[in-house]
Amino acid sequence: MNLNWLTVILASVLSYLQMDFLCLLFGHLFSTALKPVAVQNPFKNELLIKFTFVMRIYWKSDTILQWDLSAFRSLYLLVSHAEAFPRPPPSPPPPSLLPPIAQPLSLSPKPCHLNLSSFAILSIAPLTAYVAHHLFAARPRSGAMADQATPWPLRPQLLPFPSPLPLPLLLLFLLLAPFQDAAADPARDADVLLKFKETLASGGGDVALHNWVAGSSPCRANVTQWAGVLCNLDGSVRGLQLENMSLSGALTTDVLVDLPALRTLSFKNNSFEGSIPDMSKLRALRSLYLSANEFSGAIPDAMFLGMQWLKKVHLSRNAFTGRIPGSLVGAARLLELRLDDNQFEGHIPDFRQSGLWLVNVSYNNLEGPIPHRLAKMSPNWFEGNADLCGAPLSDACGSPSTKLSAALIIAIISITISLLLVVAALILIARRRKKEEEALTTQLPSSKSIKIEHLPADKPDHRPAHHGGGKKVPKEEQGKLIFVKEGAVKFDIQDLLRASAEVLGSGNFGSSYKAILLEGPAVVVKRFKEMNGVGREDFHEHMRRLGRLSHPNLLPLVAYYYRKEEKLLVTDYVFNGSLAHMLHGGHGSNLPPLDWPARLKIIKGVARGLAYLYEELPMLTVPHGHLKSSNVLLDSAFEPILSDYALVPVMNRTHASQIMVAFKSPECVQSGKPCKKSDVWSFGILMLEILTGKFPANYLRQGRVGTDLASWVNSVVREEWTGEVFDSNMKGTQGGEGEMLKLLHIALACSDTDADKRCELGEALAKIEDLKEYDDGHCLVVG
Ligand SMILES: Nc1ncnc2c1ncn2[C@@H]1O[C@H](COP(=O)(O)OP(=O)(O)OP(=O)(O)O)[C@@H](O)[C@H]1O
Repeated sequence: MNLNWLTVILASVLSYLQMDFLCLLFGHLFSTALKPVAVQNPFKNELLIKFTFVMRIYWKSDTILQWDLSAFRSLYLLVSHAEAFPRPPPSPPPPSLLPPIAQPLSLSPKPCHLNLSSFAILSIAPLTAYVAHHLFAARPRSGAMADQATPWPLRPQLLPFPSPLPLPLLLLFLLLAPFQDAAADPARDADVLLKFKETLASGGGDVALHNWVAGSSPCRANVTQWAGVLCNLDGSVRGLQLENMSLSGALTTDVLVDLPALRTLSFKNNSFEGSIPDMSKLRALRSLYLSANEFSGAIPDAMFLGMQWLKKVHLSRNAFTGRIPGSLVGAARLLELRLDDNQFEGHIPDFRQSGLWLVNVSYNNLEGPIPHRLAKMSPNWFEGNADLCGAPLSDACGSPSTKLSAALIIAIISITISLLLVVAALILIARRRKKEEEALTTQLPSSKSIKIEHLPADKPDHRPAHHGGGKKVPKEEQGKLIFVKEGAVKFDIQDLLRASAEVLGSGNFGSSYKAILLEGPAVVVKRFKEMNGVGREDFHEHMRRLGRLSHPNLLPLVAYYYRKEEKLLVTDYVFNGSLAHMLHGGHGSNLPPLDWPARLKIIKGVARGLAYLYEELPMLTVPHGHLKSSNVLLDSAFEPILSDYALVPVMNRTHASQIMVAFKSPECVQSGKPCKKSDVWSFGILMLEILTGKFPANYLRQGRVGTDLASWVNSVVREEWTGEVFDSNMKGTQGGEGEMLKLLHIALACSDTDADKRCELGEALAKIEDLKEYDDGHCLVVG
């Protein structure tokens, strides 16, 4: 009788009779003897589990199952073992290489193709037990007491009548089982491995795998013939263990798909680099070891999809990046996962495999909560990830709402701090600007006020109305110097502060100072404090209008600066200072006194400049408004240049009426307001000043007719003409006396107290233009 048959019968009988001890012994003997076979062939282990499950249903008794499983397990392993030898081994292996697991081979000295017959035998075991049960155990079941009286080891009460249902299941299972094992083919395996060796050739494979040669077999039964090859009992290649072989380069495992029995791949401790090889086709792989290499890059999320047999994945000490592949969650039999010392990031997938006992993800860049299933593992396996939280680590995870509110608080604090910083910066800028302005204005001496008679407060303002409507000053220009002269060299307030400054004098409006810019021309800055009665836009509009004026006898406005309380006007510096200085400077002036031709030239220039203002600013009652000798500057050629013109519209009304020359005209005394000829009057007085060399009291006092320059000249000329009326310092008069006298008469005509009788500017200009430096054939004797 075949051993298989004997085993089946014995196991069935023992199982049925509940002879626990014998059954245990029987099972134990077979289990121990065939354990290596079972270990090497996990599929058969799997089959065994199914088998016992069916048995469990069949017997419906845990107590029986315990012993019975041992028996049937042994039985099954025996059958499997016999099946593992499709043909005899080619030659006996060397005695020294024979592993102890070769021993059980003696249990089946003769190879047999068991397949159907073996499974037929196997199926007989439960069937035998079933029939036996049916025949013998049915009787005790008729009386419960009898069941209880049955002495040990016979305990039929534990053997309820089995349901017929498991039988078909069992048969089905047994029929399906044989198709699982593929036939071993060493020649094919050798071919595949040689192809694989070729892929490693450049990376040291030739040296390390030198005994992988064509014509030989990688396995002889379960004995390895080629370096690093793991073999099954049937001589098929079970795995590759190419560890510590100094292999390098990229690893490609595509060809290994043709090794049907391949279950293990280990390339630990080499120098493989690049991305992880595509393992997705090695569906039957149980163990994958790639630790301690130089693999890098992200692992595709679906890499392990369908690899349901995968039990061990070791990828430690590489440079893998990206997320932990989610397909590992689907590897239902996963036991060990080592990903430590990489650069994995993101969350740990929600591993739930019941057998998973090792998950080491230490020293990566992982974050978020550790899945509940891993909470009882060693905390060391999760250390080195700054943002991981939850058990087994001591850092508790905040709830999402807590995190949200924390993020919200951080955002609010950041925004508040940013706003505070912005506000602080704005305050600092404003303060700095104010300081600069203060610094600028303190560098300018305060204007010296000159007391003059006040106009009645109710006197109307005759300045032309300026309504807004001009284009608005852009915000960025506010608080800055605004340049109105075309082609002017640009600079800012800081440049002015840095420039070397010289006070030119203090006038009625404020002081003027000369600033020599570090890089640029010398400019004059005049400060006006009495210019705050006009709106910002009107002021800007007027300044823009002045900036558009251009005449050789006008001092162009270069730039201005607007502050509510104070304005700065910037003009070019005029080399020879003012006419007032030339006329009345006395010993302070290094220049010789102006001679007659120079004075005539100055008067002509002033007349032209004034006429230009009348033409360009017809809307102004007094286009100049403040014509006097200190506002007539002399350039290097002693050409007159008018300054401080057209400021009446932007001056404070009261101040203007007190200070400005046009407001000192006789008609202003009488009617309280200047007229179109008020500037002509100022011009007349200026001409008298130039001709006589006397400082007109008219500049100082208002309406004191009789004591002013015009009255004096008039009286002198009327009573007895004398040359004393002309400036005694004026040289070059010889031969020009007649022209001088003509000019004197023109001046008197312009300064007539009666505005109606007063000469028109155009008329005066025409007459003045006709004047020559020397008389035509006349020779006046100047006394
Ligand atoms: N652009 C300039 N170039 C050279 N000197 C100038 C310039 N502007 C003004 N000055 C001179 O600086 C001095 C002060 O002038 P400022 O205009 O401040 O006062 P003022 O003309 O004497 O009186 P007011 O304030 O009534 O006009 C004067 O001697 C004037 O001639």
